[in-house]
Amino acid sequence: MLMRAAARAAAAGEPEPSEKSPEPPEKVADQPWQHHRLRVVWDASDRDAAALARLLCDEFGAFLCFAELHDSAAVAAVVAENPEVPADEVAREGGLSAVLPEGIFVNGCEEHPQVLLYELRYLLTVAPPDRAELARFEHEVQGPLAALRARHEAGGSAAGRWWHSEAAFAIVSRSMAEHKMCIVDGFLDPQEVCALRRTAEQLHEGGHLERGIVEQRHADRSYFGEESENKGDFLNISDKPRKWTVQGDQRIWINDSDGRAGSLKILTGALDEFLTSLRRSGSADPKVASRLRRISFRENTMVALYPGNARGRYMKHSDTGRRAVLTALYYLNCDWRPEHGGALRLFHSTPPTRVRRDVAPLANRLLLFWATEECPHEVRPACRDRFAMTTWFLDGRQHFEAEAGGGAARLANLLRNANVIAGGSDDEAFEGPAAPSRDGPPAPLDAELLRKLRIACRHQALAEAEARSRPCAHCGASAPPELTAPTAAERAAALTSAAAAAALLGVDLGGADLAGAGAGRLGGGEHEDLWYCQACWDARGEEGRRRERQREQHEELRREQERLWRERFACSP
Ligand SMILES: O=C(O)CCC(=O)C(=O)O
Ligand SMILES: [Fe+2]
Repeated sequence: MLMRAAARAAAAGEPEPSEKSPEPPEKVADQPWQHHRLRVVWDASDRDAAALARLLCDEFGAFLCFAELHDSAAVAAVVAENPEVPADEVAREGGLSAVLPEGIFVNGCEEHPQVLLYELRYLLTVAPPDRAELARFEHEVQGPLAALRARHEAGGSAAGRWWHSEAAFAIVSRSMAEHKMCIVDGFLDPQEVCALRRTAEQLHEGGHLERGIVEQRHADRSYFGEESENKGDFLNISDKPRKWTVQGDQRIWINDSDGRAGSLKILTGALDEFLTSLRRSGSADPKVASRLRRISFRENTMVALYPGNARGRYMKHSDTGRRAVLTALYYLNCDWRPEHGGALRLFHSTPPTRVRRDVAPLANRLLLFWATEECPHEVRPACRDRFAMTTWFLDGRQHFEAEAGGGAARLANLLRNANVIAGGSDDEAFEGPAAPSRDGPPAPLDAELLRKLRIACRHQALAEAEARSRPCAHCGASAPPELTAPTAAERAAALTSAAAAAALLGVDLGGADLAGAGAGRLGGGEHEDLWYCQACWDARGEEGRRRERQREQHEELRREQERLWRERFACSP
């Protein structure tokens, strides 16, 4: 029956829907994508392709325009509309392919429909940002920051950064508290932006950038299935131009002392100054300042390019898994206009389909957001080369806890690849006397690692002491006297020395008690500045396990939905 329907539909160029195509849903009625439908090229003589076409027409017809493979005029129109998409990839015998409005193609859908379904479900479910929230951000954050910058510039004061003021830190921290993100436009001086852009271009021209998807690829199960199986090449490992991929950037991780890093120190220096001053500022929101005090390290900077001709996007994700507190993005794209695309789209965490805002990657714009589940985000396809420099600010405690289990080698590796975040005065305050070493004076590299470790651990000790000086966040009990501020700091400092010495001597740290386990614990993520007594921590652990079970159930449900989809598709007559 379907074959007859397909044959009839082929004549009309469109698969015959089992019912009338749905109208565009109300909630996306004001979205631009309503006017830019995805093009689907399908072969009506192929059973699988025809069955999928009918299902797509039934469920997502409002977003789609169909061109049947044998309707040469319709196919020619799709090809003419997308001259940079390889025609032979889209118009294939026995297949069904789609071209997104941005000129990215998805093919082999008859066998692997997941990517196309992801895109269609995205259109169906993603809700635009809340206008009142956008206006509030403009009124309370962007407007006042612009006014501070203008006043600084009008004053002709060359000394210091315009944002280095209590007023600016109050605005930024309030934004981090209320909006979970902040935008600081005009972060550096105009000539500094040019120098940094040049650095990024030179890294690209020198062939130092690697495809993110290759560099980052691991065997985990992703939304689309096992990455190692890469069904339908959703990673675009084959590197076909304009083919859909999970992640379309090219990048390098680079230390600012690397000979190829050019002017990078301008950015890292300004970021360190910004962060250390913000978290010390008396005007900053206390919870935000306290979360920021957990930062011990800055990862090497990631310089990334999303090539315009590839139109690669980076699908929705959160920057969890790096044990980072904060993501800081600095953009380098002059004369960027809305039609160039490439926005960093921030989502709310609940509901996760609601867009928080789209942030254009404008030159000299600093974007900050929490590197936790609070801030899911994606990079929209760009049609011009889009450069950015990303810095992740790492939570020292989380890293020490994780690295301690892996022994000295991992700890040393962490210390080698991360930069300690401390202002000049912090450095002096935190260094203190050298840790004992049984093997005589440490080698020069080890001395540097030891210095980093000592500063970072002292930072942690102080942050923990601060958290423990408050009552348990759950039951309100006070921390036991032996864990109140001075004792905790001293105890952590002693552990620091032991851990540093162990690392230098190559001794496995085993379960080294860097975080004071057994005496209550500090929270994580948005609860980073909170302390929980042991009883509440254990109960919270149960809560965490419950959430983990729930997450697993959701994942199972998703797999089941996918299975049903395939079954329905495969079982069609
Ligand atoms: O370039 C951007 O705007 C964001 C990139 C990103 O989300 C990432 O690399 O994790
Ligand atoms: Fe990200």
